[in-house]
Amino acid sequence: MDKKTIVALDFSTRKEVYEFLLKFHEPIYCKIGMELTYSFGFEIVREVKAMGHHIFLDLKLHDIPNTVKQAMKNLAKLDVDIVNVHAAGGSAMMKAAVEGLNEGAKENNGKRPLCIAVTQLTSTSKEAMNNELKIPGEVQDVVIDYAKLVKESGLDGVVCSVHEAKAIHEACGSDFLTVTPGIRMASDSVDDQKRVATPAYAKEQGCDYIVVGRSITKSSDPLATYHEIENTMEGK
Ligand SMILES: O=c1ccn([C@@H]2O[C@H](COP(=O)(O)O)[C@@H](O)[C@H]2O)c(=O)[nH]1
Repeated sequence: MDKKTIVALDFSTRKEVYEFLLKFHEPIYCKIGMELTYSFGFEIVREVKAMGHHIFLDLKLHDIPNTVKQAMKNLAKLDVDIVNVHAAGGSAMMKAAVEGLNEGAKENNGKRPLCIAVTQLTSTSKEAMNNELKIPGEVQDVVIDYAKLVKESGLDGVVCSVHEAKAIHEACGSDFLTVTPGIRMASDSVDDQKRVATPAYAKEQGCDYIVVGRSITKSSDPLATYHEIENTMEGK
């Protein structure tokens, strides 16, 4: 997919999803997360896929390796484009995730979704990471260490904030995907996010994809805001 903006479809009703997607006259990259999946099951994934859109299925798996492997085997059959896990599950869990995807893909069309891992949530501050999660150090150093583990475990990239993307590409290579939520226009409220940045800064830092939810979905003109952001990411 040549689009760089992944729109987070964090809606509570099917009606909102369809009213939103009908504004677009071309395929976009959508993120379907826990809110929609836990309400409507995988049916909503199949429906959005059938409309021609690309899908990042953001379920952030984090469990023992065997459970994650079997779950990924099933997710591989949905024909989505990206799935993810939490890097905090460790290398055995991440390797099991990829094994499950490969096995599921073999029973499907042979093509597995990309698998990426969340390093530290963009809603996590240094203070919370140090004092609540008991992970010492700077967020950037911890995220880079996690990214190296994710790469060694055979995954395709990470979810990180814009602020870590450049250093991750330097440490893990330019082919290693950086998918960055926590995107806000300069005038937007940051809401529950902590490590935020604008689309222009994400472009400057070389992020492969940005994930944008409320800045687009709650905009007075979602289509115009999407195009403004995507044009920035495409350097237009
Ligand atoms: O570290 C992470 C991982 C995932 N997300 C998800 O991205 C969107 C962001 O929505 P906004 O409205 O743009 O804040 C949301 O679906 C999160 O679950 C993240 O924000 N940070």
